[in-house]
Amino acid sequence: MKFGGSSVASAERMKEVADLILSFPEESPVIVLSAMGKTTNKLISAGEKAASCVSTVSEMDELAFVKELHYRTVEELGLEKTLIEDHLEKLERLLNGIAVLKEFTPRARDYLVSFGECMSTRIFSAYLNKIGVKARQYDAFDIGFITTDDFTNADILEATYPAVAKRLNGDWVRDPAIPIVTGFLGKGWRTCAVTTLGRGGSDLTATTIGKALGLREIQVWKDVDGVLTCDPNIYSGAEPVPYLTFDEAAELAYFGAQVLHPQSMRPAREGDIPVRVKNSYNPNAPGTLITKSRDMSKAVLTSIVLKRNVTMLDIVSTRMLGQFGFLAKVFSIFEDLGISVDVVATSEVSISLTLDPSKLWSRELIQQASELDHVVEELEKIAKVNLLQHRSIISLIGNVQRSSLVLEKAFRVLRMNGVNVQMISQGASKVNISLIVNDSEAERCVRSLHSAFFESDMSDID
Ligand SMILES: Nc1ncnc2c1ncn2[C@@H]1O[C@H](COP(=O)(O)OP(=O)(O)O)[C@@H](O)[C@H]1O
Ligand SMILES: N[C@@H](CC(=O)OP(=O)(O)O)C(=O)O
Repeated sequence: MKFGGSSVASAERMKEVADLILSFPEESPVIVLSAMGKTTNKLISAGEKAASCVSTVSEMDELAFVKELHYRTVEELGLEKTLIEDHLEKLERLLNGIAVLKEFTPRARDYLVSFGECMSTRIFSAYLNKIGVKARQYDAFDIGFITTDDFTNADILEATYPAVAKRLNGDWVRDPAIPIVTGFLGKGWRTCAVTTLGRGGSDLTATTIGKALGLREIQVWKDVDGVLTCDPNIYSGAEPVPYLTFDEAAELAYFGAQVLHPQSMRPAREGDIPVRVKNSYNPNAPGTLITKSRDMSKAVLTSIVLKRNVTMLDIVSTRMLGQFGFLAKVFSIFEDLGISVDVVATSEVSISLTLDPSKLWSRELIQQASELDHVVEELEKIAKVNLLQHRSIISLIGNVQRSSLVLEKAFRVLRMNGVNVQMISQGASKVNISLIVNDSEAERCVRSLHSAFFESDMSDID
């Protein structure tokens, strides 16, 4: 069971989560926790301020916030301050170190944010023990979560599964206690330093443990009634989606639905372990069940996802190379520069594609700009290139077997809104149609599409 930051944001919430866990007395769950509430954001902002010397560390609002939140929680749960005192002192020393160096590297950033999960799990584990439920805290980087050394966005390596299983099973056999594991964190295999799995990475920690231990079900507890038909921040009338396949959930997450980490479905799919997305604020709501397959006979559209601020490239061949050579050359340029491509559409002499913003975001702004210039420079040796920024990908996740129906209705809605789609791609995944529009019109499009697909009588398209 994974509980996100919103589920463990205060002492009150932690008590409710404890009650929730105890309401499944016949189960022996493994618990994965994120940092409390907004702790991760505050820590990142504290690190940035420290590096730019905006204020002295001891007077920083962010540090005061994190200290106050954790001390208050400890006190309200009737626990000892000493539980987190060392971590908070070390955290302040680390921020002072960043201020001295005037440098906030990705490696330092991962170490800094790890304090959030290290403290939330210690507090929660101590609370369970206090109320008589035997629990044991684990730092993921100490129990075999082995990752690449891509700080801020590390990938879990295969060796993690047997290592984690060995450690958790071994401890359970020797001395049974509910494991309380830090989400989001790992250990780089070369550097041995703390890494993080990308924002929202605790979902991936949970599914990794699920696969490692061959669990019956993985539950991720959030602050929404499951995966919704669209981002509730764009449209508050979004409805829960009761069933999804791993493929649908993976596309949805990859194309920007913040509710699930982009890579989190991979271990669940490999282990064929159902994932249930539930609301810790409303446990009676059925949530979303994600499994290998589901009845698609009635399915048309499942969810609409928006990924903003995407860069698009229009690349038109100057016919210096044959068609095979052209495609190969274009993609080898992206490979050489380590930039991944999201959506692609080709004609005989041109390629339109979008660049994966998550890969670019993990780099400095200045670096991003020069990288894009470099891409264009390389491509211009064989093609005419048009770089288009501030685009959005609207992904229509659903039954691509019925793509003509989906497209007919989608394009009718977009035409009525005066929107011209700049690129369209229907991949082999059979669950996703992607449309590229301007950032400025994207939210309006999502709302209109939502109303057409989910709020009107669907009979006219069946
Ligand atoms: N399609 C969607 N379905 C549900 N939630 C979504 C969707 N798209 C974006 N969200 C946002 O994702 C949030 C839940 O994810 P997250 O913040 O990672 O939760 P937690 O921190 O509890 O793990 C919701 O509060 C909602 O604002
Ligand atoms: N605390 C990390 C990891 C995480 O998964 O958080 P949440 O479950 O609150 O999205 C983050 O904010 O990115």
